[in-house]
Amino acid sequence: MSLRLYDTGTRGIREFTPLTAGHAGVYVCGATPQAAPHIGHMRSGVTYDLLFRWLVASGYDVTFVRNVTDVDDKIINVAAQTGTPWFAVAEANQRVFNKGYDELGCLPPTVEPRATGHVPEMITLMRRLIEDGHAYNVGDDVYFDVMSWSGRYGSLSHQRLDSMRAAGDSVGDHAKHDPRDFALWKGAKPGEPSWETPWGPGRPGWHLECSAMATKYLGPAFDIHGGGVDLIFPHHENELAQSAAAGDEFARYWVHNGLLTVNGEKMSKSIGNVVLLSDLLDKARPVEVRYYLGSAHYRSMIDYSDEALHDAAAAYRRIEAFVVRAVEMAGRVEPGTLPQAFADAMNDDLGVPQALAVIHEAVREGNTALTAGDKDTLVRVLAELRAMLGVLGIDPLSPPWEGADEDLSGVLDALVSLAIEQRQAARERKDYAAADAIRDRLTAAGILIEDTPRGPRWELKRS
Ligand SMILES: Nc1ncnc2c1ncn2[C@@H]1O[C@H](COP(=O)(O)OP(=O)(O)OP(=O)(O)O)[C@@H](O)[C@H]1O
Ligand SMILES: [Zn+2]
Repeated sequence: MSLRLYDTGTRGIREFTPLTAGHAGVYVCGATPQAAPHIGHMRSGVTYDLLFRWLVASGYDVTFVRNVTDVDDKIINVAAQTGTPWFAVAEANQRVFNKGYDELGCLPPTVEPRATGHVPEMITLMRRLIEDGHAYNVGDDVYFDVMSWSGRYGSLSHQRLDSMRAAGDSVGDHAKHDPRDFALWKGAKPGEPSWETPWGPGRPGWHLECSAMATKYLGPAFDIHGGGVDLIFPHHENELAQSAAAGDEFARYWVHNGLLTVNGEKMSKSIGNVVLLSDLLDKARPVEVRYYLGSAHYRSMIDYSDEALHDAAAAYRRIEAFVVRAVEMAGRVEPGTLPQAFADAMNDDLGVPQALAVIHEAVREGNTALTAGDKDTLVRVLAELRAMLGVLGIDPLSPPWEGADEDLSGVLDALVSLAIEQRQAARERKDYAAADAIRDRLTAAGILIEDTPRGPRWELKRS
């Protein structure tokens, strides 16, 4: 079986046939870095990392593009509230997003384009749309003309044009030809960032950015466009309308992840129900958080709960405990070939729950082999298991997890205590030169010794 994906555009499972054999181009709508990431954002990060890894494991040469919307109303509002430049807000939060993706073992995308770096491409796209009668400017604002595309507008979100709500753009709504028209470009306002265009200064609309960046890195037609289901309308509908109206085929498969919710409601900064990634990392190790966020099917909803996190962490630890014991008995075994049942599960619209069932079955078989001292079976199971865990980015013996928990503080304590005991012994035999030499060597290494009534104490000098 080869990969089949659920495509929002056709509302069905479709065989994945790439535009170019052996290559897959994927564009995912990434962060609007107005604040530190919550775990809903990280669910998106893990979901598309799983898709990326599975495409690579299936032999594709993958170009994976995940953008950053680094200029936006929300960022400008935070900047105004905090008295920080808008670009500093975006930069600081983007760093935290990337740290979060790294902490959860998400592979870096091939390219991570920022909207502000692609204004010329956006101007070109707007020019094409205006020339073809699909967009118009009113003063410094530029709008997409939905009625000029009325036959196809709504095809992605499966809505009829006459039942659609108006796009709620913040600027110049009164000037639009039709309430459903949406802003491609927003004319400059005092104090806001702006860029020059033939239609006057302003800043990009969110939808235009993604069309411009996707086609810049993947071409006018590309394989897969992803994002959360919250983006199907209006964001992706509008991306598709702009690009298709300009004559680009654009995405051939639309993949959408389900939301991470709290009591059934989307986890979102604007709703205020967020759990930050940093909060979760106080409760579980990064690999356990990754397991938690990635173990449900990507299209299902995950309603956040501490119990579910706890259960996921326990499930991962069962796998990890087996791997550790297997290596103790059989030695280190390199990843082998993937079991067919695992590949079939992943090919079936990234069926991670079924793929994990294959993994847990392998752990059961491996534990039986451990008990029986059956080394041959153990070696085979460990090799298959490592291959499967590697595809899901959770192999305890691979980076970034191998050695991640190593805490060297106990080793350090033992070594410093040994040196202190030798210093004490030197003092007792009145060899003060030797005692001072030990102390000086420790000081030079940044270890301070304090003689207290209860004996010497040590601490690291923080410079
Ligand atoms: N709660 C969530 N569950 C799953 N995916 C999410 C969630 N929130 C955002 N995403 C996805 O993360 C990516 C980046 O989202 P974006 O920065 O636009 O967040 P947002 O929807 O504005 O949320 P917030 O208002 O909390 O910042 C998008 O693909 C989006 O669909
Ligand atoms: Zn987008």
